[in-house]
Amino acid sequence: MNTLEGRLRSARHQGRKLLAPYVTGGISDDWTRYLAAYQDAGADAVEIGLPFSDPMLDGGTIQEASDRALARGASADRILAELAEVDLTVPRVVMTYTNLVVRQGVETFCGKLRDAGVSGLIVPDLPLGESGELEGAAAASGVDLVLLAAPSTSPERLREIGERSRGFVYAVSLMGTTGERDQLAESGLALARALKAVTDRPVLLGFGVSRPAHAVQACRTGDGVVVASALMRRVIDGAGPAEVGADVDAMRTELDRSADEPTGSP
Ligand SMILES: O=P(O)(O)OC[C@@H](O)[C@@H](O)c1c[nH]c2ccccc12
Repeated sequence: MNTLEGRLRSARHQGRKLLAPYVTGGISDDWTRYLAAYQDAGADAVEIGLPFSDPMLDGGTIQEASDRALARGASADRILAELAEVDLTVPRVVMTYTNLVVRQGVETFCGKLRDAGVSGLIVPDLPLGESGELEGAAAASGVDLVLLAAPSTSPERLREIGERSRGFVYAVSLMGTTGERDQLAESGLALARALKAVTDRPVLLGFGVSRPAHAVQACRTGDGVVVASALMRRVIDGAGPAEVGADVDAMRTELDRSADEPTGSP
């Protein structure tokens, strides 16, 4: 299976902890080189943010990254066109807000994703009750629409999200915005555990996974992590693909090491 979900399931089956690093599309002329660096560092999927002017779920770092990309003239179409030219073997997952998707019409948008080699889509501000049309259009284009769950999501909703999500289930670790944190939120670990109890789909934890130790901790209950702000902070501060790739490599190394440890306590 060459779908996002097929790829993630097979990596998980091989005992890998899943690592999905993020870059804001269009943040620099050479932004696609960050994707290549992430792949070389052992990413299982790469996440590409389409910058939006009102990213209400994002904290300061991703907002700044979006603003910078928009100021450089980045647009969804341009980013997808650039993405289509990139040679990558890892799955590409696009993350953006509802407005950008519906502005184009969901079918047109999903067709563009497919043409750019994208196999997953995350639209965090789309309410579950309104996602039916996009679920259909994404499926028709061979794109897995990833649904999100948060610590406030009811048990019945968690089950529904587990059933309807494709690719993986995105476990939002805390009630708040994206951004680096000193510690991984307990609420996220509890959420990942609750999701694992109701779905067999890969569960990836995001929001505040900022250091290798956080990733290891998250993967004790979930299947993997999404990491964005910690990497984008480095990009904004001027770190190039090789340097940011080294940060991803450090996470990969710790995750692999932890996966080799015997499970269960003595
Ligand atoms: O930045 P963090 O705390 O590492 O969390 C990932 C998150 O930023 C990324 O998946 C993302 C970027 N923009 C979003 C908007 C909503 C939900 C998630 C996102």
